[in-house]
Amino acid sequence: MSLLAPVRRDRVIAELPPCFTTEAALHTRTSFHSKVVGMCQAQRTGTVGFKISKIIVVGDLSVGKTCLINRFCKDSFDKNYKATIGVDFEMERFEVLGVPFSLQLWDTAGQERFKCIASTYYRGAQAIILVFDVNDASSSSSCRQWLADALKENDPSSAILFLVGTKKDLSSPAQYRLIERDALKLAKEMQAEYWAVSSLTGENVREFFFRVAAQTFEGSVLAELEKSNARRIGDIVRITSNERDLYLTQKSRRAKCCQ
Ligand SMILES: Nc1nc2c(ncn2[C@@H]2O[C@H](COP(=O)(O)OP(=O)(O)OP(=O)(O)O)[C@@H](O)[C@H]2O)c(=O)[nH]1
Ligand SMILES: [Mg+2]
Repeated sequence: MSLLAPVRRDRVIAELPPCFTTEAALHTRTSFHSKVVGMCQAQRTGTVGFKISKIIVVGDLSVGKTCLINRFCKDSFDKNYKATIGVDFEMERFEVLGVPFSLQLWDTAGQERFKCIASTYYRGAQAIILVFDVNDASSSSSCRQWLADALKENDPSSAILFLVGTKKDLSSPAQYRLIERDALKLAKEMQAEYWAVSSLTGENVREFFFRVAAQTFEGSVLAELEKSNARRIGDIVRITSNERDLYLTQKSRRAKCCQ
């Protein structure tokens, strides 16, 4: 019996939310992993329904991290900039394939002086969201360093990565096409899934967070399957997948791109 409040009807995920572009995506499947669907149908997802999945949001100051989280969690937008001090976090509850699933969104401060605080919060993140302003090219190159800092605290193959360009409403289509070309290159180098959003208009914000919830849910269920197989067989069973799912068990080559 769940002690938590019921999940809002507009936070129910029954189909795999699509990626933003297949050019830089964690995988190109159009449905949930068959093993994940099987486990949910058999109600064998173990502790996943009680887990809180930690998502850390990093990026230079004023790129739009807080506005992105507030647009999704509170459906609000504040044009007056208030720098985040240290770290804040929001909880968001979903129901994925009938299983309750919670995201804990850690909103870190971009200011240099808070970097040391942010690093203590990276540990155990299931997803790292690297944020840049599509109108400020330097903020996207900073994402390499933000990723390197985050990977110091995390096993490179355990966290899935998203590279998110914000403030899309401020760039003209021609400007945005140029920025997107470089951002896609960076996303592929990092093995991150690329998204472009606007917290002011709300463009792609809900779709993005539904994708984050679905992908971290899949990762949790597959990890649960691996643990139960290991318990049963007494050996570490690797879930092999016949399609190139970048974030499944494969040891990531990701660490190299940040050296
Ligand atoms: N036009 C537009 N402005 C935005 C958008 N997102 C954020 N902003 C503006 O950018 C300012 C900074 O956004 P924040 O979300 O506070 O930035 P941050 O990354 O959290 O900054 P730190 O907390 O200092 O790291 C906000 O005051 C907004 O005015 C957007 O999508 N479109
Ligand atoms: Mg902030």
